[in-house]
Amino acid sequence: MTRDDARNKIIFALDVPGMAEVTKWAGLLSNKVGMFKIGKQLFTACGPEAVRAIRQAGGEVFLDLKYHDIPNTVAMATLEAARLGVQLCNLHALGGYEMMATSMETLRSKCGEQRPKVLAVTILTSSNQETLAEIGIETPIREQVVRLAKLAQRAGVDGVVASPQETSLIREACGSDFLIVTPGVRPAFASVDDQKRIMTPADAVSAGADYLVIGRPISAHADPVQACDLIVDEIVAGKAGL
Ligand SMILES: O=C(O)c1cc(=O)[nH]c(=O)n1[C@@H]1O[C@H](COP(=O)(O)O)[C@@H](O)[C@H]1O
Repeated sequence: MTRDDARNKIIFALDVPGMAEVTKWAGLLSNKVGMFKIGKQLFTACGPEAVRAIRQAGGEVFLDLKYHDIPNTVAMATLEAARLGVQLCNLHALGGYEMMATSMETLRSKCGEQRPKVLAVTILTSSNQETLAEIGIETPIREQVVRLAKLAQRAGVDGVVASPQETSLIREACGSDFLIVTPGVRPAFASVDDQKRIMTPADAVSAGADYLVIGRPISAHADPVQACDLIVDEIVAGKAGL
């Protein structure tokens, strides 16, 4: 794998409070990562302006608002995400088949090929068997994640967000064309924070991840540009060692 291929797999989680930080990080990392993820914090603070700023700086956007609502509401929200020109957006697989299928049918009929790829969030990487039991999910995590991935695929969704720990199982169950995006990625130099089901960048890519979502290991590093380079080193070395 080339360094460019490895860099393009990195989605930087732009978990920041305002436009000043958007400008700062877009300037610093545009040539160092493949995409910027705008999530609930930044979108709540700044809205579509943040998406437009990244796109104007030449960056691609993953709009991570994890929609989970009645089918019509999610379908209409997904359509608005498409109108913003984002490359990826997501919804919660736990919203169920009808919610996912309605959203995909709406996108396909209104946008044709000019639409974002949609990802279904399976089980958050901050969950483990114990925290799932608290909300009444007793199924083993791996089984539950594969079940949700297959449901999303049947509903026409393009891929999933899942822990790298489940990536190879999803690949096996859903095939090579199904996108797998993995947060919960922790390079050797970074702290675990609130993530529970983690892996290193090299192991996540080796397991079959298409993209790695990485936030604090880059943003909290003393030298974020160097952090990106170290992550690319890890991925390239990992692939070379296979
Ligand atoms: O959908 C996501 O991106 C997501 C799903 C998930 O299961 N776990 C998860 O951490 N995320 C997001 O991925 C990012 C991870 O950030 P760091 O833990 O700082 O690398 C955050 O912006 C989370 O919102």
